[in-house]
Amino acid sequence: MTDRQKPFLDALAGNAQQRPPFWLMRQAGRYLPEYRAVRAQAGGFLDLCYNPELATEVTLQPLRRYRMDAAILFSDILVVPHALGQALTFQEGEGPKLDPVRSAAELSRLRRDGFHERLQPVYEAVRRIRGAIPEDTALIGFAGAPWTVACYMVEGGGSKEFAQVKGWAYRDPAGFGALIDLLVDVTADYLAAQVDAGAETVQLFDSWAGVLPPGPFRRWVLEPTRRIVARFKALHPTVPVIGFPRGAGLQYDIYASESGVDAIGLDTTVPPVWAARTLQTRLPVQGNLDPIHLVTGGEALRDAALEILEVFGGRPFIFNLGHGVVPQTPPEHVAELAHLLRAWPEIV
Ligand SMILES: Cc1c2[nH]c(c1CCC(=O)O)Cc1[nH]c(c(CCC(=O)O)c1C)Cc1[nH]c(c(CCC(=O)O)c1C)Cc1[nH]c(c(C)c1CCC(=O)O)C2
Repeated sequence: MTDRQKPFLDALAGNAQQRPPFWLMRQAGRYLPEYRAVRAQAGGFLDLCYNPELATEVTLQPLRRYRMDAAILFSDILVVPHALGQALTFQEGEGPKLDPVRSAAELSRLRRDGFHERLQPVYEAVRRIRGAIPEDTALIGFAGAPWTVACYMVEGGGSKEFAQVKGWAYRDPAGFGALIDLLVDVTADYLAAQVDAGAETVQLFDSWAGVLPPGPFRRWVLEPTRRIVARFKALHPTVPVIGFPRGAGLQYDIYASESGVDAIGLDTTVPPVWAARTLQTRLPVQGNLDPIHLVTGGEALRDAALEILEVFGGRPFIFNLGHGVVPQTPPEHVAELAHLLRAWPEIV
C-alpha cells in the first residue's frame, strides 16, 4: 500500500482528508482491561516494554476496539536513559524513579556502547507490529525529546518545579549541554533504527517544553530538536517527524518554523482558531481534544470534538488528544469518539 492509501501518512504529507485520520496519545494503557491483564502477566512495566510479543499485543489492543488510523509502538520515552545505563524503576501508582544524573562527573556513568543492543527488543516489537497492523494503518515510532528526557534523568522522576534540571542548565550550560548533546545523538539514531525496523513516521514527545523561559526554550528545546531532525533526515530524508512541544504556548510559532519538524502536535491549551491561522497554513497539525472529555463523555465530548473538526478539517489535520488518555477513561467513551470521527462530516 502506498502512502496515499494510508490516510494518516497522506495527511502528514500535507494532503487534507475528507475524514481526518485519528489516533490517541497513550491509546494503549491502563484504561483498557485487556491491557491490565497483559501487564499483570508481564511482571513489571519495563518487562512489558522489553517483551516483543507482549508489546505487540498491547499495541494492537486499541486498534481492535477502535480502528485508529495509526498504531504507536508500545514502549516508553525512558527506555533511552535506561539503555544508556541509568537505573530506572516504575513503581505501581508512583511513576518512574531514576538514579539522578546531576553533574558532568555523574554523566560519565552513562554508556553509549551497547545502546542499540539493549534496545533490540524494541526494534523486534516494531518489526512484529508492522507485520500485524491492517493495510491502511500506519505505524508511529517515538522518543522523548532531549529536554523532557533530561528532566526525568536529572530530577530522578517527575517534578513540579524542575529546580534540579533548570538549576544545572542555568548554572553550568556547558556541562548540561553535554547531556543534551548525548541525547540528541542517541535519540536520532534510536528513531532511525525504529524506521529501519518498520516505523513509518516518528513523534518526538517534549512533554515539558512548556516550563522554560524564551532563551532557554531556544537552547534546550528548539535547538536540540532541530539537530535531531537534521541527523534523522540525513538517514531517512522522506520519513516525516511529528513534534509535540507540550505547553509551548506562544513558542509554538518559532517551533513550527525553526525546528524542522514536518507536523506539529497541539496541546489542550492551544486555541484551534489561532493554530489554524498561524500553524496549519505552514504544516499539518495534530490534536487537541482535552483527554478529560474522554472521562466525562456525553454531549460535552461530542461538542468539543466537533468544534475541533470544524476548525481544522479541510486542511491537513490529524485528530488526537492534547495529551495522553488517562487511566480513569471509560473505554465506551473512546468508542463514542471513534464512531463520531469515522462518521464525520456526514454526521453533522
Ligand atoms: C513523559 C512521558 C513518559 N512516557 C511517555 C511520555 C511522553 C508523553 C506524556 O507526556 O505523557 C510516552 C509514552 N508512554 C507510554 C507510551 C506508549 C504508547 C501509547 O500508547 O501512546 C508513550 C508514547 C506507555 C506508558 N508509560 C507509562 C505507562 C503506565 C505504566 C503502567 O502500565 O503501570 C504507560 C502505559 C508509565 C510512565 N511513563 C512516563 C511516566 C511519567 C509514567 C508514569 C505515569 C503513568 O503511569 O501514566 C514517562
